[in-house]
Amino acid sequence: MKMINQDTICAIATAQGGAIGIIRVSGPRAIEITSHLFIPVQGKPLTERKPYTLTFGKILSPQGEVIDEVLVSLFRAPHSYTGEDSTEIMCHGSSYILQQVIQLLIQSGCRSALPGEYTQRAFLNGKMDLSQAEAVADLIASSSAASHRLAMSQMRGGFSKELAELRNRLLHFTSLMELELDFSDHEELEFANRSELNELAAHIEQVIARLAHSFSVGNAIKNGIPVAIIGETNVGKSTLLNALLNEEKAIVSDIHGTTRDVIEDTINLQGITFRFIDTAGIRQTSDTIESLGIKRTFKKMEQSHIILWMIDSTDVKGRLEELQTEILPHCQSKKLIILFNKSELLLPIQKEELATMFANIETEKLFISAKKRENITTLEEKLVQAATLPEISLNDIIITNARHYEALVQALNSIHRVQEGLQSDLPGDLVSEDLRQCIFHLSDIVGDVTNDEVLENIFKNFCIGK
Ligand SMILES: Nc1nc2c(c(=O)[nH]1)N(C=O)[C@@H](CNc1ccc(C(=O)N[C@@H](CCC(=O)O)C(=O)O)cc1)CN2
Ligand SMILES: Nc1nc2c(ncn2[C@@H]2O[C@H](COP(=O)(O)OP(=O)(O)OP(=O)(O)O)[C@@H](O)[C@H]2O)c(=O)[nH]1
Ligand SMILES: [K+]
Ligand SMILES: [Mg+2]
Repeated sequence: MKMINQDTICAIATAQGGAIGIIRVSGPRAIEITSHLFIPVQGKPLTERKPYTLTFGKILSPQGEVIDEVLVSLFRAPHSYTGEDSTEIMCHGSSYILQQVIQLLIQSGCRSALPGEYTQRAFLNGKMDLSQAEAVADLIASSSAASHRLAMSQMRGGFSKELAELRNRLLHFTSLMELELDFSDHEELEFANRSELNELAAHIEQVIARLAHSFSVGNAIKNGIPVAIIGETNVGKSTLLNALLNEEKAIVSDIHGTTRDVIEDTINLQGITFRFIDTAGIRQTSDTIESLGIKRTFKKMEQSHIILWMIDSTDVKGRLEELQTEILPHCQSKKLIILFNKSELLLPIQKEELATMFANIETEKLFISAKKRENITTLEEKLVQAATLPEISLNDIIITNARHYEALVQALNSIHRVQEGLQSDLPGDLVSEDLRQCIFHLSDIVGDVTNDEVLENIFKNFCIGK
């Protein structure tokens, strides 16, 4: 086993306030350094003990003062979480004690671990691939049965197995291509004909496409069901966001074009997480920043499962046309709810007129007042009804990670180029190049081809001690 990291690292692995606090030590000198401050109550020193044992003893300061009575567990490389020699010191859960022990470890030659460094070492030492390491962070963050299930399956290598299979298929494909290149003057040879390659490419395309598409569901489970709040400027989108979140998250004003960038936050309704997305109001504008915001509005609309299209009930001229030409075409396979806002300003007869005007549009409609918080509870109920996520079973591979999604989209583009190349009888070596690209992007997911910068980005979001 290659040992890339020579430093021995330490960190508190437990949250503050518990009865017990655990310090993790990992690296080539982990056992020796721990043994330096730890005296077993009886028997051999730690350095001479067997792995997977627990030893009771005390932590002593250099002055001989007892800092704590502790249990120490012992792991020997490669049989530990990181694949390195490791110990865990289980102290009484006082942050004073834990800090003291950390300081003693540092004085004896450890350094403080960076966020995610244990898991990063587990990855570098071949204990898991990158998609499994990323799932560890998801597992810690998981807050529902569904997100827990997805993270657990990914951590246990479900996705890795699927990718390995895909790569095997691609390698099979390349070898067929190469055979075809080698025997290009023998057209009667059957094993590498174009139709066989076409079939294989179609199959691979299908698998990659399925995985990439699963991100829509995976992302909704992990980050909340995306709900975009869309409409012209000043209809009250930001007011509604604040009402739903119960917080002054977005700036509200009577100035048109107040919201220029996308604002998002989540709430939980009856156990379902929704991610509300307040967008820049749609209008014709010559302001470049604002028009960038409006572009993002349409992009967010694409990515959302539920669209709340909002109008100002006191200003409905042209809205029906807008709905039919600009909104409905973007709402296929999405749930649309039409919100007539500022409805507290309408007389009952005006409400009836408005309802009649939109009577032919077959979607959910609701009169609300975002400002007076009228009918917000009814809206929440409608949201819960609209929130359908497919039941996922243990064997479903579902992408929850944006990095994996990007890589799959790239892989999908490559395989599409392969298919086009086959169709237009491109020379085999050119098609092979696209195949190699496809393999490259899939390798990116499991971390076979990854560079330091990518790793740093992934692990910096972990907690310290993980
Ligand atoms: N105290 C403690 N609890 C913990 C962890 C830990 O590091 N320490 N974990 C950390 O996240 C998780 C458990 N994960 C672990 C994964 C592998 C090994 C390990 O020793 N693996 C060896 C031996 C496996 C075997 O017996 O077959 C190996 O991979 O060779 C330990 C913990 C959750 N609970
Ligand atoms: N009477 C009434 N006024 C409202 C209601 N909801 C919002 N407003 C007012 O409408 C104005 C615009 O509200 P915003 O929430 O900023 O509207 P917006 O759609 O986010 O606007 P942009 O970000 O500019 O696109 C503010 O003055 C709000 O107080 C409502 O239900 N009734
Ligand atoms: K506004
Ligand atoms: Mg706004």
